[in-house]
Amino acid sequence: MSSLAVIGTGRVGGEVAFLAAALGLADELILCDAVKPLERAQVLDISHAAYDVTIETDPALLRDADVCIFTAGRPRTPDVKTRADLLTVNLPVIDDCCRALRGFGGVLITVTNPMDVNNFLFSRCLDLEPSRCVGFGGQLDSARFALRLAKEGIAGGPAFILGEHGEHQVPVFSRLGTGVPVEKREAVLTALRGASMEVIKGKGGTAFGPAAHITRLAETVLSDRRDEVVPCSCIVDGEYGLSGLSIGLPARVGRDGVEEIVEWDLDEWETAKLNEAAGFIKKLCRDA
Ligand SMILES: NC(=O)c1ccc[n+]([C@@H]2O[C@H](COP(=O)([O-])OP(=O)(O)OC[C@H]3O[C@@H](n4cnc5c(N)ncnc54)[C@H](O)[C@@H]3O)[C@@H](O)[C@H]2O)c1
Ligand SMILES: O=C(O)C[C@H](O)C(=O)O
Repeated sequence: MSSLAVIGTGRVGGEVAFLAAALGLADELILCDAVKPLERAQVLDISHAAYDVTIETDPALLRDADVCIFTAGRPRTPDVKTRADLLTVNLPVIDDCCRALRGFGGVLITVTNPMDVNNFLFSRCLDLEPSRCVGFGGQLDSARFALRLAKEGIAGGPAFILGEHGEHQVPVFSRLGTGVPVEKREAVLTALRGASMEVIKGKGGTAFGPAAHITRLAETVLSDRRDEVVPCSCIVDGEYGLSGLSIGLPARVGRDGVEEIVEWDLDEWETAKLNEAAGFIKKLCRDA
């Protein structure tokens, strides 16, 4: 029997729970939210879809879940400029949920922003093996990158975003198989930095895009599919010359989390951006 937990069943978590039920990702869903009427409503609403899944809400069950998707905490509003600006407001939520997750031994997928920092903090406060902490955001950013490349008429692929899930994201141009000059790279990067804000302004927050990719990541973990290389936030121990943080890198993911961080030869522009991203995330971790 497989079980999938979602902590924080708001806009993103609720969508993930519904998709997980619809896709039959797990036999059991464990849904937890601090706002109990919302939690109850999400359970009822998904139950009414009559999918073949058991839905529980007992927090004591969290520690035994195979995968836990963490989507609790405040999202950005149009006045919050960067995801990093959510650090202070979401730290108490991480702290609170660490207590609820004490003894957890599955794979934790961190979504809550600032995601890279939160992923790292979870590993430390839960004493969870670093490889079991997988930060989500890279797949979503990469999908936005692919769309932007198509819009700019830049052919090639695959489109990958590494680095921070935030202002310090690192689009990988060197694997596109087509040369893209630095000025064009910077223009694409600027557009990518603003990609989600239009959604936030228009409908209050991103939901469908994240939920689709989060469920794909959870499915990759649960089915132990290590064949694909996915961009996700990994806790590094020397890879790419980095350590002591979680940062977006290409990885193979399976039932135990990050099975392998894949080392690519990045070009000079990308390496400089990745090192800047690492410095920025490390500073945020120090401030946490
Ligand atoms: N990494 C990504 O790619 C990505 C994508 C989308 C959203 N996000 C982030 O995900 C987070 C959630 O976004 P959202 O739009 O779903 O927000 P939301 O406000 O709709 O939902 C958050 C939920 O968390 C719950 N919550 C708060 N504190 C809690 C606690 N201590 N225990 C349990 N539940 C608690 C709230 O009651 C709420 O229902 C935000 O930080 C957002 O920035 C990240
Ligand atoms: O942009 C945000 O604040 C939400 C999320 O990180 C996203 O990329 O959709």
